[in-house]
Amino acid sequence: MSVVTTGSHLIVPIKPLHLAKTRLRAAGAAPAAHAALVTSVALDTVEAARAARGVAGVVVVTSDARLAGAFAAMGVEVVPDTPSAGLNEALRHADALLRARASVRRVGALQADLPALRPEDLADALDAAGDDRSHCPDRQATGTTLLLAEPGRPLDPRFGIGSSAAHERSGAKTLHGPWDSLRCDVDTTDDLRAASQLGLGPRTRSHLADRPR
Ligand SMILES: Nc1nc2c(ncn2[C@@H]2O[C@H](COP(=O)(O)OP(=O)(O)OP(=O)(O)O)[C@@H](O)[C@H]2O)c(=O)[nH]1
Ligand SMILES: C=C(OP(=O)(O)O)C(=O)O
Repeated sequence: MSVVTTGSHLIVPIKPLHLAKTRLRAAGAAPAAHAALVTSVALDTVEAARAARGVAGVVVVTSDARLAGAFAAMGVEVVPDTPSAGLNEALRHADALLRARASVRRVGALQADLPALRPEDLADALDAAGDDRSHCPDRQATGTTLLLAEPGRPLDPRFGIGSSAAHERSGAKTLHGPWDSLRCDVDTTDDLRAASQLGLGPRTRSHLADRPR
């Protein structure tokens, strides 16, 4: 007999490292250094998410072999992307896979670029969501950092430009609260500065401290 968990299972999507976070790439940064930064940010995000009350599991969806290896070493399940699918298709694929499992009650999507994420902020947002379809806007209030389906329902992701408004139109309630670390996704160097002020996770902090100036 399988036991249905009470918490949410979160899907974290990540593009192949050589394509990821192009807006964050410092001018002249070596591809290896950029890949290491993106990896550190994603690992810090997932580690914080796994530690949050209300999170029953985290699954990464990616086609990148190096990322898959790094997450597997942390004991995180990795689902391979469907070929040339795009973000929302990758999420739908992982969502279908999770919802087919009897132990999964509720599915969500969490962005991979939240290096300041504090488990308490994510836990508080999950509490505020209750069982409603919900989303948390990013700090600019245009994008989405967290989307939660209703229990047993498809995720129906609408990520992309203006996704907060798109998620609201799809019936997702907007989560408002003092959870700055959950709202601080890092798309640009300004965002990374804002995340540094909140306090970075250990891998991102150490990566930036080691970077030659
Ligand atoms: N698995 C998977 N993840 C994706 C895909 N497209 C985007 N993502 C991830 O979804 C999140 C938001 O994606 P984007 O805003 O398109 O890209 P980004 O890497 O954050 O940044 P830019 O390159 O600057 O646009 C990031 O974590 C991406 O790595 C995809 O096709 N498959
Ligand atoms: C795709 C999204 O993320 P980003 O902030 O990386 O553009 C989004 O917020 O819908």
